[in-house]
Amino acid sequence: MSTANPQPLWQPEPERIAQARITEFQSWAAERHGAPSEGGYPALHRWSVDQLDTFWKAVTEWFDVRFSTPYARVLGDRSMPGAQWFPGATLNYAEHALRAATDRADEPALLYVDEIHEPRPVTWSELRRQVGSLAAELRALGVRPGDRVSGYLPNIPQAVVALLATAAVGAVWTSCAPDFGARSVLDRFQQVEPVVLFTVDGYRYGGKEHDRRDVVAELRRELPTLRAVVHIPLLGTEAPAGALDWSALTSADVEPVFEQVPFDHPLWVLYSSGTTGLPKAIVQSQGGILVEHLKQLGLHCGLGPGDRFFWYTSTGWMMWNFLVSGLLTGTTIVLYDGSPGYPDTGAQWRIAERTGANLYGTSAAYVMACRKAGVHPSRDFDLSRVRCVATTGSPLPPDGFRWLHDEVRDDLWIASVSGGTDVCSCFAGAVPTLPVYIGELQAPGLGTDLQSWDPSGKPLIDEVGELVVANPMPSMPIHFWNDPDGSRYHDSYFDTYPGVWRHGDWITVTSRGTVVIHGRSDSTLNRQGVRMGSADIYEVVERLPEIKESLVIGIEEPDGGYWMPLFVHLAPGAVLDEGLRDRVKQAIRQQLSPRHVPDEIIEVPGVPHTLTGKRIEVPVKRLLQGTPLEKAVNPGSIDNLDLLNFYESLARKRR
Ligand SMILES: CC(=O)CC(=O)O
Repeated sequence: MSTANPQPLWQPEPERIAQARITEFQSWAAERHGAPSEGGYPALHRWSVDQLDTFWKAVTEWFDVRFSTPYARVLGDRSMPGAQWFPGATLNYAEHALRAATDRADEPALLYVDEIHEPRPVTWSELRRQVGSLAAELRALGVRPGDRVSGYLPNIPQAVVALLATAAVGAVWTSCAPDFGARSVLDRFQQVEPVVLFTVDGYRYGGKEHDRRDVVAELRRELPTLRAVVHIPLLGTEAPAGALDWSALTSADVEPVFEQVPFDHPLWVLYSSGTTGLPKAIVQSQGGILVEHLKQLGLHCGLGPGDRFFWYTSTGWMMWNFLVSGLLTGTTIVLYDGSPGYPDTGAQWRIAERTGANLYGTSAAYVMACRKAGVHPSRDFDLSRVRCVATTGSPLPPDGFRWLHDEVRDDLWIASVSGGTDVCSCFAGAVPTLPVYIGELQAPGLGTDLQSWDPSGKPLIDEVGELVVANPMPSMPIHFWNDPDGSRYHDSYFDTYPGVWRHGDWITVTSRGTVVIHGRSDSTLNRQGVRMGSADIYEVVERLPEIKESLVIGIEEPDGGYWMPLFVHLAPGAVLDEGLRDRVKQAIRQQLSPRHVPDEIIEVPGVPHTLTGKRIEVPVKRLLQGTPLEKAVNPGSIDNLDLLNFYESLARKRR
C-alpha cells in the first residue's frame, strides 16, 4: 500500500527519458496537436483524456495507420457501451502487422522457442508469404468476412500465421490452448460456431508429450459448423481422415490480400469466465485493437523496430493476442511453447537471455516462484539486453519488486501492469519516463480515464474503491457474441455506474498518480493470470454422484500467493477420502485443465445461497479474508445463515 512520500525504487535517467518513444511522441503531439510540451507524462495523460478525439487522431498519425477509406470523425457516439470509433474508416489489422516485411524482409519477425530453449527465427518475408498463402486458401474454402476461424493451438508460429491470415480475410479469430479439455473448448467455440478449426495433434509440456487427438476428434464431432479442419503435426502424426495438411496450405508464394473492413469490424473473440453460465464471448474490433495496441506497445512499452518482445503466455490468454500485436510496431516477438518452469524454475530467464529480449513479460506468480526457489537471474544469465521486466495476471507484491531489483539489476524498469481480457489491454502500468514505486503501477494509460470510485460514484484518492474507466477505449468490446440485446454486455460492466465501465477490481489511485490493484471485487477466479469461471468447475464436480453441491473461491494472499479451496457438500453416505479427492481432481484436470484443480478440497455441511438461489461466493471469500460476518453478508439475503458460521470458524482457524 502506498505511503505519502515513499522513495522510488527506480527512477529513469534523464537520457532515457529524453530518448523514450513516448517523449518523442509528446514533443511531436505538442507541435502538431496542442499537447502540453511541459509537465511530462502526467500532463500528457491529462491532455489525452480531456482531448480524447485529438489524442487518438494523433496516435493514428504518429503510427501512420493506413485508412483505405478516411474516417468522418474520431468518435461518432461516445456513450458507453456503444461508442463509435472512427466511423466511415476502413483498414486491416493484419496489413499493419506485416508492414515491416517491406523494409526488413530478412530479419526475424518471430523467434520460436520450445522446451529445448533454442530460438528459431521466422523472417518477416516468410511470415508474410505464409499469411498470403493461407489467406488465399481460406478464401478458397469459402471463408468470408465475419466467419469464425478457430485454433486449438499452443504458442507456435502457426498460430500467429493463422490469426493473421484470418484477419487478412476479415474473418474472426478465436483460440484455446491445447491444455483445455474438450468441455472447456466446446463451451467457447460452440458459442461462436467456427467454420474452420486449426489444431495440433498434441503438445509437449514439462518434458512430456500430451496426445490430444481424442479431444480433437470430439471437437470435430461437436462443432457441426466446421467446413474444414487443418492438422498441424506437432507430434508428427498423420492428418486424420478429412483433415487438411498445414504445410499444403502454407506453401504457395502468394502476396497477401488484405480485406479492407470497417474500423469496428470484429477481429477476434476472447473469453472470460464468470460465475454463472457460459464464458463471456468478448468481441473486439480490428481498428480498436490496432490503435489501442499501437499505443500500449509503441508508447507505453516503448517497442519498435530492432526490439525483441517476449511474454510468457498461451493462446488461451489475451496476453497472447497482445504479444502478437508486438508485430504492429515492427518488433520481433518471442513465442515460447512449453512449461514456464521446465527443466528448472529459471527457464524463462534463459529464454529471455537466448532471444535477447528487451522487454520480458511474465506473471507475478512466476516472479514469486523464482524468488521462493532461489533463482538468481543475473548471476546465471546474461540479461544485459532486458531493459524492462513486466508482470501481470495478478498484482506484483512488494517482495516481487524488491527481488527483481536485487536479483536482475538495480537499474531495471519494473512494470507491473493491469487490464484484462475485456479490453485486451492495460488500464494502468508501464510508463518508461516515470519512477517505479514498490507495489505500485506507474500510472493509468494514455486515453484512459481510470478512477477509483466509492459506491455512490464519488472519485477517491488514496482510498480503495472500484476500478472504473470514465471514458470509452477503442478496444472495449464491440459486443458479446450471442447477446443480441446487449444485456449481458451491459450487465457485465455498466450496471453499477450507468455509462461508466466498472471493471470488478479494487484499486487505489494515489495522490502521486500511481495505481495499486488489490484484487477482484467480484468472485472471478484468477489464478496466475488465468481467469476461470467457477461455473465450469461446478459443472464438472457436480457430475460426480458423491458431490451434492460445491463452492469454489480464490483468495489473493499477502505474499502474492493464491489459495483456491473447493468446498464440497457430499451426497448422503459419501465419504471424502483420498479416492474421492483424486476423482474430483482427475475430473477437473481432464475436463477443464490442470490450472482449474483446486489447492484443497474441504468438506462442508452445506453451500449457502442468496434467496434467488445463487451460491454466495463473494461473501464467503470476504469471510475467509477476515471480514467479520456481519459486514461480509446481508443476513436478509441468505437462505441458510447458520451455514456461514462454519466458514467463519474456518477463517478463524486459518488466521
Ligand atoms: C493485462 C492484464 O490484466 C492481463 C490479465 O491479468 O488478464
